[in-house]
Amino acid sequence: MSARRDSAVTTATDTGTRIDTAALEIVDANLRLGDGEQTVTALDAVSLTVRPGEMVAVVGPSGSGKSSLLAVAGALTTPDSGSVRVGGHDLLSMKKAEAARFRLEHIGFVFQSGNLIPSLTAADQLRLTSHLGNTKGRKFRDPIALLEQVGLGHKADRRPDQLSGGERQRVGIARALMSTPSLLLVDEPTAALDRARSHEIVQLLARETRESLVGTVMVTHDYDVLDYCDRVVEMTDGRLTPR
Ligand SMILES: Nc1ncnc2c1ncn2[C@@H]1O[C@H](COP(=O)(O)OP(=O)(O)OP(=O)(O)O)[C@@H](O)[C@H]1O
Repeated sequence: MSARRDSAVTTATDTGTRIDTAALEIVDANLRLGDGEQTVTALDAVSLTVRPGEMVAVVGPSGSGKSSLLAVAGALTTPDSGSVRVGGHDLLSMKKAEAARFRLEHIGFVFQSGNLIPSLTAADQLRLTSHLGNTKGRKFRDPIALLEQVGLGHKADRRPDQLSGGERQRVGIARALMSTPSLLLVDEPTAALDRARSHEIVQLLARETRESLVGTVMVTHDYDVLDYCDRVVEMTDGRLTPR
Protein backbone atom coordinates (compact mmCIF):
# COMPACT_ATOMS: atom_id res chain seq x y z
CA MET A 1 0.00 0.00 0.00
CA SER A 2 1.53 3.32 -0.97
CA ALA A 3 1.08 6.39 1.19
CA ARG A 4 0.75 9.64 -0.71
CA ARG A 5 1.65 12.60 1.39
CA ASP A 6 -0.24 15.68 0.43
CA SER A 7 -1.22 18.11 3.14
CA ALA A 8 1.18 19.94 5.36
CA VAL A 9 0.02 18.64 8.72
CA THR A 10 1.54 16.15 11.06
CA THR A 11 0.17 12.78 12.13
CA ALA A 12 1.33 9.39 13.36
CA THR A 13 1.82 6.51 10.94
CA ASP A 14 1.51 2.74 11.53
CA THR A 15 5.09 2.63 12.68
CA GLY A 16 4.82 5.58 15.01
CA THR A 17 6.93 7.88 12.86
CA ARG A 18 5.45 11.29 12.12
CA ILE A 19 4.74 12.42 8.61
CA ASP A 20 2.79 15.18 6.91
CA THR A 21 -0.59 13.74 6.03
CA ALA A 22 -4.25 14.70 6.22
CA ALA A 23 -6.47 12.30 8.19
CA LEU A 24 -9.08 12.56 5.42
CA GLU A 25 -8.89 14.21 2.05
CA ILE A 26 -11.87 14.03 -0.25
CA VAL A 27 -11.49 15.97 -3.49
CA ASP A 28 -14.38 16.66 -5.84
CA ALA A 29 -16.35 13.49 -5.06
CA ASN A 30 -19.52 12.84 -7.01
CA LEU A 31 -21.97 10.05 -6.25
CA ARG A 32 -25.26 9.18 -7.87
CA LEU A 33 -27.48 6.54 -6.28
CA GLY A 34 -30.41 4.58 -7.66
CA ASP A 35 -31.28 3.14 -11.09
CA GLY A 36 -32.36 4.56 -14.45
CA GLU A 37 -34.48 7.68 -14.15
CA GLN A 38 -34.76 7.23 -10.38
CA THR A 39 -31.20 8.38 -9.64
CA VAL A 40 -30.40 11.05 -7.09
CA THR A 41 -27.23 13.06 -6.63
CA ALA A 42 -26.08 12.02 -3.17
CA LEU A 43 -22.73 13.85 -3.41
CA ASP A 44 -22.21 16.81 -5.71
CA ALA A 45 -18.55 17.87 -6.14
CA VAL A 46 -17.82 17.35 -2.44
CA SER A 47 -14.37 18.23 -1.11
CA LEU A 48 -13.39 17.91 2.53
CA THR A 49 -10.03 17.83 4.31
CA VAL A 50 -9.78 16.88 7.97
CA ARG A 51 -6.50 17.24 9.85
CA PRO A 52 -5.25 14.87 12.55
CA GLY A 53 -6.63 16.07 15.87
CA GLU A 54 -9.48 17.98 14.20
CA MET A 55 -13.16 17.28 14.77
CA VAL A 56 -15.56 18.32 12.02
CA ALA A 57 -19.35 18.19 12.44
CA VAL A 58 -21.58 17.59 9.42
CA VAL A 59 -25.14 18.89 9.70
CA GLY A 60 -27.94 19.11 7.16
CA PRO A 61 -31.49 18.00 6.45
CA SER A 62 -32.57 14.39 6.08
CA GLY A 63 -31.63 13.02 2.66
CA SER A 64 -28.99 15.70 2.01
CA GLY A 65 -26.15 13.16 1.67
CA LYS A 66 -24.53 13.00 5.12
CA SER A 67 -24.56 9.18 5.32
CA SER A 68 -23.26 9.01 1.76
CA LEU A 69 -20.34 11.22 2.80
CA LEU A 70 -19.50 8.89 5.71
CA ALA A 71 -19.83 5.83 3.45
CA VAL A 72 -17.41 7.31 0.91
CA ALA A 73 -14.93 8.40 3.61
CA GLY A 74 -15.15 4.94 5.19
CA ALA A 75 -14.42 2.97 1.99
CA LEU A 76 -17.94 1.49 2.10
CA THR A 77 -19.10 3.21 -1.10
CA THR A 78 -17.02 4.16 -4.14
CA PRO A 79 -17.83 7.58 -5.61
CA ASP A 80 -18.40 7.87 -9.38
CA SER A 81 -15.54 10.35 -9.58
CA GLY A 82 -13.14 12.26 -7.37
CA SER A 83 -10.51 11.05 -4.94
CA VAL A 84 -10.56 9.87 -1.33
CA ARG A 85 -7.48 9.48 0.85
CA VAL A 86 -7.32 8.42 4.48
CA GLY A 87 -4.02 9.00 6.26
CA GLY A 88 -2.49 9.47 2.82
CA HIS A 89 -3.75 6.15 1.44
CA ASP A 90 -5.74 6.27 -1.76
CA LEU A 91 -8.96 4.34 -1.03
CA LEU A 92 -10.11 4.21 -4.63
CA SER A 93 -7.03 2.32 -5.80
CA MET A 94 -7.70 -0.53 -3.32
CA LYS A 95 -9.34 -3.83 -4.21
CA LYS A 96 -12.31 -4.89 -2.07
CA ALA A 97 -10.38 -7.15 0.34
CA GLU A 98 -7.63 -4.57 0.71
CA ALA A 99 -10.22 -1.89 1.48
CA ALA A 100 -11.83 -4.13 4.12
CA ARG A 101 -8.47 -4.71 5.81
CA PHE A 102 -7.66 -1.00 5.59
CA ARG A 103 -11.00 -0.14 7.22
CA LEU A 104 -10.31 -2.44 10.12
CA GLU A 105 -6.88 -1.00 10.75
CA HIS A 106 -7.18 2.69 9.87
CA ILE A 107 -10.81 3.78 10.23
CA GLY A 108 -12.92 3.74 13.39
CA PHE A 109 -16.72 3.78 13.21
CA VAL A 110 -19.05 4.97 15.98
CA PHE A 111 -22.78 4.45 15.46
CA GLN A 112 -25.98 5.84 17.01
CA SER A 113 -26.35 3.43 19.92
CA GLY A 114 -22.94 1.83 20.22
CA ASN A 115 -23.79 -1.20 18.02
CA LEU A 116 -22.30 -3.60 20.52
CA ILE A 117 -22.52 -7.40 20.44
CA PRO A 118 -25.08 -8.36 23.15
CA SER A 119 -23.25 -11.42 24.52
CA LEU A 120 -19.79 -9.83 24.93
CA THR A 121 -18.44 -7.89 27.91
CA ALA A 122 -17.13 -4.38 27.32
CA ALA A 123 -13.53 -5.63 27.35
CA ASP A 124 -14.33 -8.44 24.91
CA GLN A 125 -15.99 -6.01 22.46
CA LEU A 126 -12.58 -4.32 22.25
CA ARG A 127 -10.58 -7.58 22.23
CA LEU A 128 -12.61 -8.80 19.27
CA THR A 129 -11.40 -5.83 17.23
CA SER A 130 -7.74 -6.62 17.86
CA HIS A 131 -8.41 -10.31 17.23
CA LEU A 132 -9.98 -9.55 13.83
CA GLY A 133 -7.33 -7.09 12.83
CA ASN A 134 -4.19 -8.57 14.32
CA THR A 135 -2.09 -9.38 11.31
CA LYS A 136 1.30 -8.28 10.09
CA GLY A 137 2.26 -7.36 13.66
CA ARG A 138 0.01 -4.32 13.74
CA LYS A 139 -0.30 -3.00 17.27
CA PHE A 140 -3.69 -2.52 18.88
CA ARG A 141 -4.22 -0.64 22.10
CA ASP A 142 -4.70 -2.31 25.47
CA PRO A 143 -8.48 -2.80 25.96
CA ILE A 144 -8.52 -2.23 29.71
CA ALA A 145 -6.37 0.91 29.51
CA LEU A 146 -8.63 2.26 26.77
CA LEU A 147 -11.79 1.52 28.79
CA GLU A 148 -10.20 3.34 31.72
CA GLN A 149 -9.49 6.28 29.43
CA VAL A 150 -13.21 6.58 28.59
CA GLY A 151 -14.16 6.23 32.28
CA LEU A 152 -15.28 2.60 32.17
CA GLY A 153 -12.36 0.64 33.60
CA HIS A 154 -14.52 -0.53 36.50
CA LYS A 155 -17.22 -1.87 34.15
CA ALA A 156 -14.99 -3.84 31.79
CA ASP A 157 -16.77 -7.10 32.65
CA ARG A 158 -20.28 -5.84 31.99
CA ARG A 159 -22.36 -6.83 28.96
CA PRO A 160 -24.25 -4.14 27.00
CA ASP A 161 -27.56 -4.87 28.80
CA GLN A 162 -25.78 -4.10 32.09
CA LEU A 163 -24.64 -0.66 30.87
CA SER A 164 -26.48 2.64 30.39
CA GLY A 165 -26.93 4.19 26.94
CA GLY A 166 -24.09 6.64 27.55
CA GLU A 167 -21.83 3.85 28.81
CA ARG A 168 -22.58 1.73 25.74
CA GLN A 169 -21.66 4.69 23.59
CA ARG A 170 -18.36 5.03 25.51
CA VAL A 171 -17.58 1.37 24.82
CA GLY A 172 -18.35 2.00 21.14
CA ILE A 173 -15.94 4.94 21.10
CA ALA A 174 -13.21 2.94 22.86
CA ARG A 175 -13.71 0.09 20.39
CA ALA A 176 -13.37 2.49 17.46
CA LEU A 177 -10.04 3.74 18.86
CA MET A 178 -8.52 0.26 19.37
CA SER A 179 -6.51 0.29 16.17
CA THR A 180 -5.24 3.88 16.63
CA PRO A 181 -7.10 4.86 13.46
CA SER A 182 -6.27 7.85 11.26
CA LEU A 183 -9.96 8.61 10.85
CA LEU A 184 -12.99 8.34 13.13
CA LEU A 185 -16.41 8.38 11.45
CA VAL A 186 -19.25 9.06 13.86
CA ASP A 187 -22.92 8.80 12.95
CA GLU A 188 -25.44 10.51 15.25
CA PRO A 189 -23.68 9.57 18.51
CA THR A 190 -26.19 11.39 20.71
CA ALA A 191 -29.42 10.23 19.06
CA ALA A 192 -30.30 7.88 21.93
CA LEU A 193 -29.04 10.06 24.78
CA ASP A 194 -30.41 12.80 27.00
CA ARG A 195 -28.92 16.28 26.94
CA ALA A 196 -26.38 15.81 29.74
CA ARG A 197 -25.11 12.48 28.34
CA SER A 198 -24.97 13.97 24.84
CA HIS A 199 -22.63 16.70 26.05
CA GLU A 200 -20.45 14.16 27.87
CA ILE A 201 -20.17 11.90 24.83
CA VAL A 202 -19.29 14.67 22.38
CA GLN A 203 -16.83 16.15 24.88
CA LEU A 204 -15.22 12.72 25.13
CA LEU A 205 -15.05 12.46 21.33
CA ALA A 206 -13.45 15.91 21.13
CA ARG A 207 -10.87 15.00 23.78
CA GLU A 208 -10.00 11.67 22.16
CA THR A 209 -9.75 13.37 18.78
CA ARG A 210 -7.14 15.78 20.14
CA GLU A 211 -5.24 13.30 22.28
CA SER A 212 -5.20 10.43 19.76
CA LEU A 213 -4.48 12.81 16.85
CA VAL A 214 -7.31 11.18 14.92
CA GLY A 215 -9.35 13.15 12.38
CA THR A 216 -13.04 12.93 13.32
CA VAL A 217 -16.09 13.48 11.13
CA MET A 218 -19.33 13.51 13.12
CA VAL A 219 -22.75 13.59 11.48
CA THR A 220 -25.27 15.07 13.87
CA HIS A 221 -28.71 16.64 14.11
CA ASP A 222 -27.83 17.86 17.60
CA TYR A 223 -27.02 21.57 17.24
CA ASP A 224 -26.50 21.73 20.99
CA VAL A 225 -23.11 19.99 20.81
CA LEU A 226 -21.56 21.85 17.87
CA ASP A 227 -19.45 24.06 20.14
CA TYR A 228 -17.20 21.09 20.94
CA CYS A 229 -16.25 20.75 17.27
CA ASP A 230 -13.43 22.61 15.54
CA ARG A 231 -15.49 23.16 12.41
CA VAL A 232 -19.04 22.69 11.19
CA VAL A 233 -19.95 21.99 7.56
CA GLU A 234 -23.42 21.71 6.10
CA MET A 235 -24.79 19.31 3.48
CA THR A 236 -27.60 20.54 1.26
CA ASP A 237 -28.75 18.48 -1.71
CA GLY A 238 -25.40 16.70 -1.87
CA ARG A 239 -23.31 19.86 -1.69
CA LEU A 240 -21.01 20.64 1.22
CA THR A 241 -20.54 24.20 2.44
CA PRO A 242 -18.85 25.73 5.51
CA ARG A 243 -21.30 26.90 8.13
N1 LIG B 1 -29.29 2.87 -2.01
C1 LIG B 1 -29.86 3.98 -2.46
N2 LIG B 1 -30.48 4.00 -3.66
C2 LIG B 1 -31.04 5.13 -4.14
N3 LIG B 1 -31.02 6.31 -3.48
C3 LIG B 1 -30.45 6.34 -2.27
C4 LIG B 1 -29.84 5.18 -1.69
N4 LIG B 1 -29.34 5.53 -0.47
C5 LIG B 1 -29.63 6.82 -0.29
N5 LIG B 1 -30.29 7.32 -1.36
C6 LIG B 1 -30.72 8.72 -1.57
O1 LIG B 1 -29.53 9.52 -1.60
C7 LIG B 1 -29.77 10.79 -0.98
C8 LIG B 1 -28.76 10.99 0.16
O2 LIG B 1 -29.05 10.05 1.18
P1 LIG B 1 -28.22 9.98 2.55
O3 LIG B 1 -28.67 8.74 3.28
O4 LIG B 1 -26.79 10.13 2.27
O5 LIG B 1 -28.78 11.29 3.32
P2 LIG B 1 -28.65 11.72 4.85
O6 LIG B 1 -28.35 13.17 4.84
O7 LIG B 1 -27.70 10.83 5.56
O8 LIG B 1 -30.11 11.47 5.43
P3 LIG B 1 -30.59 11.17 6.96
O9 LIG B 1 -30.26 12.39 7.77
O10 LIG B 1 -32.08 10.98 6.81
O11 LIG B 1 -29.89 9.93 7.42
C9 LIG B 1 -31.23 10.76 -0.52
O12 LIG B 1 -31.99 11.40 -1.52
C10 LIG B 1 -31.56 9.29 -0.44
O13 LIG B 1 -32.95 9.07 -0.66
